[in-house]
Amino acid sequence: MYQLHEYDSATTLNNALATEISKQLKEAIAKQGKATLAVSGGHTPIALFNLLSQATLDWSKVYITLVDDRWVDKHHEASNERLVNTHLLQNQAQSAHFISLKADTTKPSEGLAEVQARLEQNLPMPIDVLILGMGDDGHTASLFPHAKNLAAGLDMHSEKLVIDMQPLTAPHERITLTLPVILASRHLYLHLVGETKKEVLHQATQGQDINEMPIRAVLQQDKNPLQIYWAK
Ligand SMILES: O=C(O)[C@H](O)[C@@H](O)[C@H](O)[C@H](O)COP(=O)(O)O
Repeated sequence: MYQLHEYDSATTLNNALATEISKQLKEAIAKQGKATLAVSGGHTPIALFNLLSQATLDWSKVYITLVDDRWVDKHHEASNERLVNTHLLQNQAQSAHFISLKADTTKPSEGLAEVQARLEQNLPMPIDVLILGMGDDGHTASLFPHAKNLAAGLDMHSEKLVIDMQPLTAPHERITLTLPVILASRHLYLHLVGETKKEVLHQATQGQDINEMPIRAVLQQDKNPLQIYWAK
């Protein structure tokens, strides 16, 4: 279940998406006194982060986490936490609370219990707004094609909030929110820029095999309408 919103430029898309997200965060704060936002890493969200960080809302009531992170040092150039620190937790959004998906262990599998406990204690659930990206191999979050732990990450009966993942198609071990956590979010977005992403999306909608393209798990489900924002 999904709806496709198409834009002529990334700038127009980012303005529309930032406006929509800040409206939903404000609504959540008005209703619940707080709001939760989960964001992806990679290149696509950088301009959106810069815009969102300037939105006028009570960021001290917003709890931000990542959909996934690479198991590298927080200062490593591949760290999604570093990306969020640099581009989102700035300007107005400086007062938001950030809940990290990293622990000080060599492998993500060794840090899962600590991260799970941290999320349970600090992250208001369900997540109000969750923004996914998509890789050219059809991964989303860090749910990677044919990865050993993919089935565990997709298990809708699992009570795990996070799971470790070793991609076969990308560098770095990862930690990722599981599919049940992603689909429990109140507003679910897929943020895509460029013709290649459009082709990958088309390919994903043409087949059924989730192991081959895990983004299909989000496209095929009927629990939560996915809003796809795409620009040329
Ligand atoms: O850490 C990550 O790799 C992401 O969270 C991942 O799921 C990302 O959204 C896609 O790989 C798209 O990345 P780009 O925006 O760089 O194409």
